Amino acid sequence: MVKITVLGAAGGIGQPLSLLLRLNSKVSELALFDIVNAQGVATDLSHIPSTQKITGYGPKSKTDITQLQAALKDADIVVIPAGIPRKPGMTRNDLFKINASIVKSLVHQAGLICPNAFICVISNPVNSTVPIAVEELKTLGVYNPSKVFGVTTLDNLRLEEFLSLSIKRATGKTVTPAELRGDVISIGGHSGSTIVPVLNSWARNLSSEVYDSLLHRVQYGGDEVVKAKQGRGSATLSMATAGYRFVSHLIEALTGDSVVDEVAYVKFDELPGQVPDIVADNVSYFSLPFKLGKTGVKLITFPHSLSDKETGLMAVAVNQLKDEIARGVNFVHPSKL
Ligand SMILES: NC(=O)c1ccc[n+]([C@@H]2O[C@H](COP(=O)([O-])OP(=O)(O)OC[C@H]3O[C@@H](n4cnc5c(N)ncnc54)[C@H](O)[C@@H]3O)[C@@H](O)[C@H]2O)c1
Ligand SMILES: O=C(O)C[C@H](O)C(=O)O
Repeated sequence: MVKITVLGAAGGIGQPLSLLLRLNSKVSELALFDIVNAQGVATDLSHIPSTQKITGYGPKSKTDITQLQAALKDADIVVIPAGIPRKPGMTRNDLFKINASIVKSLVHQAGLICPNAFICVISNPVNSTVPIAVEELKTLGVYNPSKVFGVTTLDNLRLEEFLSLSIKRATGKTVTPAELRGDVISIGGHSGSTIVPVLNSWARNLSSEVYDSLLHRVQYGGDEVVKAKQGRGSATLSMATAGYRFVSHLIEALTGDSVVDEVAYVKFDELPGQVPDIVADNVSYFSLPFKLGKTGVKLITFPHSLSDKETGLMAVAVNQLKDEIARGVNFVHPSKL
């Protein structure tokens, strides 16, 4: 049985994600923390029949950390959707100023209170907030490369859905997103041109025009939602679905004997498995597919069949990621600037 702590649980992602976790019978305890209204959300969810223990926590004053620490006690998995979302016209990097401190302080407490927990960072900009989480855990001496993830599952959901639509448009054939799942993956980072969809043999079905519009939609799917919500936030329901897909696989890996396939943004240089030189020579973080077991990432399983176009996209991604990773690392170690 598993204890999960959601930090930022009263937000647009936090609430539906907590609902989905409330419905998972393998979660024995769900602790919800937010600076506002986590107790209200927990009370609401507690009326859904379950054997699960559910608790809500919020700070009693601006400097109170006891409630956060209580929420984190004995957590096996910590999920972090805390922080501000984008408004139209903003990039994810514009969120750094506020979200960097939020992620650093939350991960600091997680490192102190539940150092063996899996840490799943949703807060943007993921390309930089994950390096912040890693560096913070390193300063505490509790960093485990197999257990820290940037959640990029939404890029994979988008790829599966939009590719299914593109194949229909190009060929008239129906291939469901479920059939594409696992066969196509999104690697790289989680923003614009750092997102690299890997289409495997499905690319053959698409004209260059259809491919280009698919690529744009996967890379800029987040902007599409931000624009459509007209200043009322970014993707929340699709993100909660994506976050739940990732976290439920972690739960499966933790509670069963099976090894699960997943994709996330990880610091790969201390993990088993190989990545191409163009990635390994330039960055140490990348969203990659891997085998997941009880102790976290067991093996990176980089796809062998990248097209020339995808290899080119990877070079672009790596270049942009370099700066975004450095920004996260420098935030925790300003003296290295
Ligand atoms: N990784 C992804 O694919 C992905 C997808 C969508 C959104 N996001 C990001 O997720 C984050 C949250 O998005 P949202 O739509 O849920 O935003 P939101 O504003 O609706 O919710 C964020 C919640 O975090 C809480 N919060 C703020 N500071 C906190 C702190 N120090 N401790 C605990 N809680 C705190 C807020 O009170 C709020 O309830 C944003 O940064 C957004 O960009 C990431
Ligand atoms: O676009 C955003 O700001 C939110 C999220 O990263 C997304 O991809 O939808």
